[in-house]
Amino acid sequence: MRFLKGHGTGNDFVVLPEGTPEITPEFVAALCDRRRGIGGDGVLRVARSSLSGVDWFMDYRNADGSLAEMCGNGVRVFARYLATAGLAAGTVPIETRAGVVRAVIGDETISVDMGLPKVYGDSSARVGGLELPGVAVDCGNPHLVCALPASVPLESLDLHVAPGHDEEFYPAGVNVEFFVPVGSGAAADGPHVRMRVHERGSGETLSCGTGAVAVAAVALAGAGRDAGVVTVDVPGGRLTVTFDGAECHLVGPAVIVASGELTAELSR
Ligand SMILES: N[C@H](CCC[C@H](N)C(=O)O)C(=O)O
Repeated sequence: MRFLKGHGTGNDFVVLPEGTPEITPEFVAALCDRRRGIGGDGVLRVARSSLSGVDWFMDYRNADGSLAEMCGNGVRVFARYLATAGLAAGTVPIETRAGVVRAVIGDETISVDMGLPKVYGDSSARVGGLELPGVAVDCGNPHLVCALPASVPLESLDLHVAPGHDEEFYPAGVNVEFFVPVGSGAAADGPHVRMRVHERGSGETLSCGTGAVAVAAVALAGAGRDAGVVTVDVPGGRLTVTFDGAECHLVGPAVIVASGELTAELSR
């Protein structure tokens, strides 16, 4: 079975090209295992969409094999694969479990209209004995965004363990982001922030696209704005999230770094 490997700001994925049959959670977990498998934060299976006017469906799975509705870095890597395989160019609609998004494929970066994130309540995360207040944000998948107080350095958080969260409020689990301002936190066209993330189903990752959108929405509201450009620095690089009132676009790099063949050992 053929596979490719790609990443967007260090959020890495195993790509299974079109024609790959349905996959099981166990197979996904074996693929994502960083010692026994290929290694990845998730798997992107390229499937055909049944929607009119849409050719492709992104079958995204977290590293533990669980399903997630949307993956912002993943959909850029998915679009980059389509472009390198000669299956798409320019703007391509992609069906996801959270709806259809449009990716605009550039040489260096890819821009995706993510739909407007929805803030839907308050909750909190527990990390290393701290209870940190956060904001619930729906990006097609669930997020909890915590603005860290100045007394808690971003690097001090131990994210090897999943932050505690309100399991009644988040019955399907949650991606938890922690962010701080960069410098004054305000650039001319909008906030500049730095974040870390613990992802549902994958653990701490170097980047999370939907997480960056969720953090950007909270940072923009905190700046008293409903439109602007939010610069989000993640451990794996830099993402930009633009809001124009009606739309939200996630912009960032996406590269395919390798391709190969799985042996029978892993394809079991
Ligand atoms: N890394 C992905 C997020 C995956 C979200 C997944 N962990 C979930 O369960 O929702 C991104 O770039 O948006």
